[in-house]
Amino acid sequence: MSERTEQVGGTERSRGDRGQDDTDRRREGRGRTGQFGADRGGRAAADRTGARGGADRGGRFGADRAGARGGADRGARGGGGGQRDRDGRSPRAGRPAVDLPRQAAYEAIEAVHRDDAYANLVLPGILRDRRLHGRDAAFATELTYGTLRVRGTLDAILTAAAGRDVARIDPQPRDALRLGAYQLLYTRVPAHAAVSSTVDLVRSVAPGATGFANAVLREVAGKDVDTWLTELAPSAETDPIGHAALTYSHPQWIVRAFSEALGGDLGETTRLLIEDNQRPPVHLCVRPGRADAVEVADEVGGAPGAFSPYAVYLPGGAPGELAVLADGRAHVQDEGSQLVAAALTAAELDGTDERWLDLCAGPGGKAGLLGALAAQRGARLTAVEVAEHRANLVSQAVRGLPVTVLTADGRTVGRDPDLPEDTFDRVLVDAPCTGLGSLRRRPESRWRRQPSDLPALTRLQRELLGAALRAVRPGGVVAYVTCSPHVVETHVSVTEAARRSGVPVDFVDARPLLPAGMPGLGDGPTVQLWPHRHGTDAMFLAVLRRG
Ligand SMILES: C[S@@+](CC[C@H](N)C(=O)[O-])C[C@H]1O[C@@H](n2cnc3c(N)ncnc32)[C@H](O)[C@@H]1O
Repeated sequence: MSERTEQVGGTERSRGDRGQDDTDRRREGRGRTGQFGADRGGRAAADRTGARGGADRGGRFGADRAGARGGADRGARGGGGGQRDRDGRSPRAGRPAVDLPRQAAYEAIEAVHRDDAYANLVLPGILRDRRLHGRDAAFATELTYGTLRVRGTLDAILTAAAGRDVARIDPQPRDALRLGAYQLLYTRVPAHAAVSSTVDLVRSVAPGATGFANAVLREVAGKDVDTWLTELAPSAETDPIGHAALTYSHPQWIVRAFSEALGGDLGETTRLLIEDNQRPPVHLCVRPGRADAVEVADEVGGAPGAFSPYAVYLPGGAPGELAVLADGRAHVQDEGSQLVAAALTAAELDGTDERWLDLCAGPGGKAGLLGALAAQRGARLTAVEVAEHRANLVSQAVRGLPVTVLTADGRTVGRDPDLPEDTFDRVLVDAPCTGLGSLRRRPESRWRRQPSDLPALTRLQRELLGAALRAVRPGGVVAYVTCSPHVVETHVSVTEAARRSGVPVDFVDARPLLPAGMPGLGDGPTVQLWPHRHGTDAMFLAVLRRG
């Protein structure tokens, strides 16, 4: 039975999905306590690790003892007040000080690993709580994102340096070690500062592990990252996937999937992996009918996008409190997402062009653009989202636009009176997927996703596309979109869903639906965008016309 929507206090809400909401709330850091250094359940376990670690390491490296003493000295000398500067401070006795940016980064990394939080959602709250701005906020962000992105490589190096599998180190010292190793290997932070600040951090979260941490970090600092990789990475000749995976810090199954989607071209796969490790620029989508991208680019000191007529590239990393966002002239959205949403509206139609449907709308980025285009063309969009709190985000995103938001399961087409069959002129299925196409933006996701996620996701993708093919009228068009280039989620899902639908459909060549002159779009009829080719997320687009 379909999950019908009901009006609660003027907001559309649905029954069900409370469990998912709770999980999402945790991941987004809502309700996060944000305590740092306060007693947590892990303290005793971390102490045990520290004792074990200290004993393991103490006898093996001469430097360990000096390092451990150094840490203890700092602790004993500390009597000064409050926080000190980033790289040289002495803590108050019995309560080691850790500089705020590193503290914030540690807290975010810990939340990601302990609570399954999303770094991009949890970090802003931590920065706010700690009143970090400007360079300190940028440093905390770089440490958080960088450490999470290259976690696989850091773990391999830490395993070698510690002489034990990193999985056997307790979570708190392990995250602190990752943060310290990242600074040592991937930043220009001086080694002594990276080591001492990390030891201070470990003393704060797992006091018994300071000697162990000190010893491991000194071992890590003994070689640069290239030397470590030469020692640890499999040979590029005999195991190119394993080599690329360790060198560019991606799980092997993802490297394999990218390579397959790129036709087995390992050179291009490598360029993609390198791009995935960069911090992407923030893109704005300037809403058609409300403002012009060139004018907004001037206003925000950015640049108009290379491809989407609505895109503006922001300078710097964060949109902050831009007027253009606050007053609804634009929203934050990757240029690739803009292109695939706009492509749906560019396909030619015979007959009516009034009823548009977005079957997977939350949090509302594409619905915002489609709603603005619908307003210009006298059409109306129905935006469907199954998760209640994401449907509320859609409602906020489409305020003032001709959009009806339904909290419902998109698969209920034909059973839900608001989602009739054979009706809509244009339908978007922006399907739930692994998100492998936006690893740049979600630094932790490459380590969280598993191949075992694929069967449930692809089943859902096929069911949603099947529902879209029932919802569209004969002659109407359906755009199937994923933010993943994995062929199982793209070509296989589309062809399977089309085959099983029982509805006559033809592929429309999607390339002419994108701006003229866009390079690297392949042979059609589907389109795969790429970070390293187009500077966008790796969005996949297939357009189907119902016969
Ligand atoms: C890739 S996201 C969509 C992103 C969105 N189009 C945008 O541009 O902001 C997929 C969305 O589909 C929703 N979803 C998952 N299963 C669904 C279902 N059966 N019916 C409707 N929405 C569903 C998810 O909650 C998620 O919000």
